Amino acid sequence: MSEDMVMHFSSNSSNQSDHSLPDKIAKLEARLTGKTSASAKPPPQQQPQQLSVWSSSSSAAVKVVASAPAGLSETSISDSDDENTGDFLIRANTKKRQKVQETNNFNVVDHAENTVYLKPQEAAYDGRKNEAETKTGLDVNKKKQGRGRGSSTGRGRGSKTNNDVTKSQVLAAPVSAANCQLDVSDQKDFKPDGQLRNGECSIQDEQVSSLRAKIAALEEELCKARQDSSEYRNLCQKLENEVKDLKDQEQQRKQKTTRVISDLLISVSKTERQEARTKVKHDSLRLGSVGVLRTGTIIAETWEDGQMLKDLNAQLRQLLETKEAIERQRKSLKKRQNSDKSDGTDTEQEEDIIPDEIYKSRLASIKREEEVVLRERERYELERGRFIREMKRIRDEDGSRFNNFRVLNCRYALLNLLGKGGFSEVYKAYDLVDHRYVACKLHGLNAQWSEEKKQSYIRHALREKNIHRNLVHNHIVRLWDSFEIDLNTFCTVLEYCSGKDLDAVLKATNALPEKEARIIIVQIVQGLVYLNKRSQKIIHYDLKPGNVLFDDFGVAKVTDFGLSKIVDDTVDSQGMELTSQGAGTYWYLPPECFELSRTPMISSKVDVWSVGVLFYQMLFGKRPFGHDQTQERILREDTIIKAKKVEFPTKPAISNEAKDLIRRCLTYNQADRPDVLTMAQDPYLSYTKK
Ligand SMILES: Nc1ncnc2c1ncn2[C@@H]1O[C@H](COP(=O)(O)OP(=O)(O)OP(=O)(O)O)[C@@H](O)[C@H]1O
Repeated sequence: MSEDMVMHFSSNSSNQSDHSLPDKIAKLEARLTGKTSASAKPPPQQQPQQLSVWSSSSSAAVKVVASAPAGLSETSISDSDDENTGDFLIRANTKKRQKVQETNNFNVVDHAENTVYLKPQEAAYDGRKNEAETKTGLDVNKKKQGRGRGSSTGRGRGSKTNNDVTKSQVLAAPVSAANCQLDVSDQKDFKPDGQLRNGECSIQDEQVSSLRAKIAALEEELCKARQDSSEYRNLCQKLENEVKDLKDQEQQRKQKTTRVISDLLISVSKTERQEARTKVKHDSLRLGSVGVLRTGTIIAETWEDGQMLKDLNAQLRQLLETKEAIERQRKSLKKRQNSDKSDGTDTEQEEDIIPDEIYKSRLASIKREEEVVLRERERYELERGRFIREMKRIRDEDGSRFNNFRVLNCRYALLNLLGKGGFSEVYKAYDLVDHRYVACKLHGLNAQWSEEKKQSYIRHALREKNIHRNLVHNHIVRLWDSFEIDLNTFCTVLEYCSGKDLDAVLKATNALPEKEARIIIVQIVQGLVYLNKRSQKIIHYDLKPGNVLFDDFGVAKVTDFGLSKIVDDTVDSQGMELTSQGAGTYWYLPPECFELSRTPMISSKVDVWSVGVLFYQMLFGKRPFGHDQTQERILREDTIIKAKKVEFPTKPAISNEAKDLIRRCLTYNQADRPDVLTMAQDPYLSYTKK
């Protein structure tokens, strides 16, 4: 700003001048030429003394302003420029010139040049410094006073604000510069005394008035800027308050929304629970119920068949009785025909043929009816399976300590129980942050367990979590989150799969058409390929129908990494040691897992075997080895160790390609069995073979 002002200093001297300025100039001219104007007052006596104080300063104008009493505005500065001021300025400059000529011209020039380019603050300080230097030898009190007035703090007189300080500083620099420049030009272009004074005076007046105008404009700008800034500050404050209010409102809205969503979900879940129980109650008449059988002190649960089965069995009995009666009739007819033949009275052949045809036709229709009833009974059995599963779920839900719609981790609103596994309960839940359904798997440690067993379970569960959380694939159930609930329970949050699991599907339909079974296997294999293409390969080790879930759209996803093994980089083609032998579901594990003579070596080929069993079960509605056997019997009878060759039922008919794939997967010898990546290249799985 100071540079700017200096630039304008010499060029802009006429605009916005003081109204009394022409008048003053006229007076000054009159005085300089000796014609004292009638209205002009003689200079006061003390002025020369004052001038002697200020004249040596290169910033006389600064003194005028800076020493103005605190609180004086621009108007006060103007007021101080009375009629005497012109005279005072002339004298001051004259004195100054004399002083400069007496002393070193170069000093002044240097000073002027330096001052011109100083910042306002520096200029103000410079002005004060020069003043102080010049005043050396003068009255100490005066010197102090001068400095006090010039000081930006304005402590001497009342409280001058910082703004005032700035004003003084802004004013100081250009004026100092102006004076200095004037001094320099004075020395360079020396002119006859009267002419010089006259010219100087008018130039200075013009400069002063121009400067004043500039100052006034600047102050006005400053004032406006201050006003603007305070308005902006107020506006900012207002906006900040508004933002805060909005945030608060948003927070409240969120809380309210969350509450409303939770309430709605809870009421829907309650209704679902109610409906589920009513349906079970209703169906139990038709499908059966669990009764209690007491034998001495032992109480055992027994299954009591429902009315539907009783009716179907009654129908079958009825049909059987009718069939037997007809058979009896037919027999007696035949007997009579034979005795007639032996008597030689076999004359009415036609009469005997017709009743026999009637009996035969009736028997055929009874057979059809029987088939219908048998199909009904099969349906009943599947329905009963679902019903028992649902009854068990309801019972588990009623017995669960998490059945009271808790919100876990301030985020997951537990709804209804989906099912209970060996050591865990899985709840359908709603994620109140990401707004989606999830499955919360609650892993509980049994208080009765030994410390060792608890530790082992925790290790196992943590391993599962660590393996699972990094898996991101369309055919692998996502693990979103995990956290501790209390000392004995923790939760893993899984992608919610709204469809049934494959176990439930197979229980409901027994066998699947090859087309459907094929696409499910393809998806499982894709998930396995992902596990085997990672830098850390993973063996799932527990592939079974219960661990294949379906989402809304029927996409199959592999879950449950509780028994999974991470394959070490150092593991060769022989595979890695199986350290947790005995775990897993035996129908789905290959022969090498039952090796007792040495520690089994396993690889991804374990999962390939399981894929073969799964595919077989989907196609034929039963497992290839030990289908009707219990886990314990499979172990006892070495069922899988003896599973050297797979046999296919004649029905349903399936393609040779499907059979070939199953045979390859169920290759007894581990070394000859393909691994996951090799199996995945089978043309049947990549749909390159129809
Ligand atoms: N992500 C999920 N989405 C929907 N349902 C699920 C999910 N995970 C598990 N379930 C259901 O919850 C029930 C219990 O599952 P869980 O995995 O605990 O038991 P499991 O596999 O039957 O037993 P275990 O793990 O002891 O072998 C099953 O019926 C399963 O279908």
